[in-house]
Amino acid sequence: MEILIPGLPDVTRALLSILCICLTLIWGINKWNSRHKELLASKFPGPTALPIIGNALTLLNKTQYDLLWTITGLCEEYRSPFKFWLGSKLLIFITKPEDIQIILNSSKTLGKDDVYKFFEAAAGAGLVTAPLEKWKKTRKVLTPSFAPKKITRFVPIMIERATIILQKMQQHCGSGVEVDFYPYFFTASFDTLCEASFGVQVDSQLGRSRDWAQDMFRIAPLLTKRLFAPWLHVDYIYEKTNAAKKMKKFSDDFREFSKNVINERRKHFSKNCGNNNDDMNGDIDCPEYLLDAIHNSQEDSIYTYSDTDKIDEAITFMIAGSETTAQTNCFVLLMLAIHPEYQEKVFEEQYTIFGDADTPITPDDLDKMEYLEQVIKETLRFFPVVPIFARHADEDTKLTQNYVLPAGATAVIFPFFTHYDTELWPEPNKFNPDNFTAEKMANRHKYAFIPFSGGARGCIGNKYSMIAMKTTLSIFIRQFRVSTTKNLEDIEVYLDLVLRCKGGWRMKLERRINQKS
Ligand code: HEM
Repeated sequence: MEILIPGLPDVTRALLSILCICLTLIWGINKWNSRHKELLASKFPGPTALPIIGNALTLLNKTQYDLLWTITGLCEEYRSPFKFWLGSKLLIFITKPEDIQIILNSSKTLGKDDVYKFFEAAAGAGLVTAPLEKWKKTRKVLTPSFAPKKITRFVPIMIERATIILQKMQQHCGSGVEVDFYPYFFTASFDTLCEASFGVQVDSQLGRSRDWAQDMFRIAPLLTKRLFAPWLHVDYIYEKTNAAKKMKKFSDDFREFSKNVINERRKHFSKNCGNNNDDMNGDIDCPEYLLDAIHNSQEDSIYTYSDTDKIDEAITFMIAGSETTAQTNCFVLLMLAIHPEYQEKVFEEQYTIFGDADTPITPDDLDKMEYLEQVIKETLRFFPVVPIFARHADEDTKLTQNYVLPAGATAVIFPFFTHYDTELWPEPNKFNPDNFTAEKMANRHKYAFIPFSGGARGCIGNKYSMIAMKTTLSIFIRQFRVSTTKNLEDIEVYLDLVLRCKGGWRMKLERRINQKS
């Protein structure tokens, strides 16, 4: 192979020829190594792929507003399961519940995809991104702390934080101005999670520590861009970008913050509880916080965590738990503002439980909030705040209809499409909490509704977040009525790692004059 460009010096020509030969060789070896994957992939429908770049052009220069709809369009056109080549990376999109169930429950697809390594740059190798062996041990260590019985111990913290939201938002009551609820709900959710995880009050709600919401809004678009741009998957190229520098700054700052929080917990723990593990089981002065199992693991002969591991896990939980819960709360209120009839029904339920009394919420009360739970679930169907996630196939995995997900492929699950599939939901574009009556749920495929993913690697915080959301919303709705000038069709969402609402979650606020008004 010789490069024939007139005027080029011989040495340059020779070097270019060698480069071309090397690239052709690498391409040939890759092609040979992935022949099995390509053969199985050829059975799937999907857009025609170009050599080397595959279908990457479909996503090129798409804004965050376009991405969701481009992927939705592909799902509509090719129907699940279908293939999409992002450069040499094979993505198989899976939106049918039967196949989602297989993927989320198979030990062959328990691992996270390579792209999750990008999150490590921000959050470290915590539970969301951890390699399989580390994930298995951490999940085992942490799962007992997330049992509903243990979580209800944190309801008083949730009540306290929700009460601060009321105090802070009181200033907007009756102003007739639509305000963005997100900053109030994010800081509450973040502070609650820090206290429930470590027993440490960071008080970002009261302006006593940094409000991380802005930082998270800044780094999420950088990560989203990297995910869908195959050339930025190459570390060498990515590390030269400004995005990489911003990510590093965020990560360094958040690590420092987490280190201080962990040190606070350590001080408190050794001062009040000594190092006796028995103290951690139920002693009133020394309660067991969500992440204590990791921090106490030093004493355990099987499981040990370095300081770096502990910081990674702290960041992971704060990021995975605070935005998701806060955004869902805001989406719920937005839906109630748009549908006053549902808002009154939620209020009626609260009134039936509490009357005019201002008694603290008990676990029994939470169980009685069935309609509120239906509204939260319908909101999560409409706005799954984690709208897309992926698994890596370690081995060939049989799907329905004789398709086989090839080893090395990425299974992409896209709740944002599944939750609107007309084959599963009779009127998907109508917001209807009755989609989640016990009867309707029993008659629907369990994996038609997957806001928390599912199987062994599903969200560890799902019970925590449901209890936190019910507590916060119960307190809020009993005091305030929300409204908006927007209709459902005006709400625009976009992909920013999580699902965001264009322009924020803006609503008007009115105080209920007395409880039953
Ligand atoms: C409305 C609230 C929430 C939603 C919709 C949600 C959704 C999800 C989803 C879809 C996943 C799977 C992600 C993937 O496979 O890439 C996940 C995983 C995870 N979530 Fe949540 N989450 C919520 C709240 C929380 C909370 C409050 C916490 C912490 C207290 C939390 C901690 C985690 C962790 C640690 C994982 C990784 C689990 C593992 O790999 O074993 N999440 N979440």
